[in-house]
Amino acid sequence: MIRLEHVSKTYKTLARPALDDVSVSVDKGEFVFLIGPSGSGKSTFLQLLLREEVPTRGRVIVADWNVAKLPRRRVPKLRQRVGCVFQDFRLLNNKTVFGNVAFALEVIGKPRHTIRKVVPEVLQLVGLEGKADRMPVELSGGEQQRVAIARAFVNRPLVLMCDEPTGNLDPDTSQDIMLLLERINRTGTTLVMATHDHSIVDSMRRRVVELSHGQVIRDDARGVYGVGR
Ligand SMILES: Nc1ncnc2c1ncn2[C@@H]1O[C@H](COP(=O)(O)OP(=O)(O)OP(=O)(O)O)[C@@H](O)[C@H]1O
Repeated sequence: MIRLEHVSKTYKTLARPALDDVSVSVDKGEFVFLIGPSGSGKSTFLQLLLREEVPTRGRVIVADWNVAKLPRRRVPKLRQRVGCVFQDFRLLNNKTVFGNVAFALEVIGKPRHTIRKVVPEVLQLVGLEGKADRMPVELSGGEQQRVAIARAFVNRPLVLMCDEPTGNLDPDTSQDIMLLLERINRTGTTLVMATHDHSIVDSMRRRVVELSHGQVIRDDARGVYGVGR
């Protein structure tokens, strides 16, 4: 589903590459934690999957797309198939919960009757039934993240990439969000999650890819956060 082949990414302002000869392959339906210290290249890795950045060297394959070679007009199609969730939720604060999720369908031209059917379904899936008419500011952090997950999932993406999705949440709320992400993963959605949260990684025992200075230094099938630390 995802393949990085000898990928390097250099930014002009950086002396060393943000990613340095990274090769990683993720199968359909896998759940992968991407860990490593601040600045190790996790966000850059995720940005390459979305074509927010292009590699300096190497190839990035998502589904059947060679992402860097994708013509600009096809990028929106890629982004329908790769959902994303961020630490800071990134909701539209002038729209209701329903409006935020519906927006992801409106921009790709889905008809109104489909939106009216699909949005309540996905709000129920994420545990926000009854909150459709709330504004984001009226929600807790955990609820806001559920809206963001609903918005990312409403198009049934092949891949859901999450950049520190629990970074602004307390431990109990983080656990609830992880249960939701597991549920989404069980529907067959491939999940890649960058995190600094030791306890989540240690409790879930999923695949762990560790980056350090832009290189993969560990890839464990059922890993924990720190080995020997
Ligand atoms: N657009 C950019 N321009 C220049 N340098 C960048 C850019 N984006 C990232 N970098 C640099 O690339 C390196 C890797 O950054 P990246 O954000 O991928 O790390 P990270 O592991 O996600 O860190 P964090 O955990 O703090 O989010 C860092 O040195 C960062 O300063």
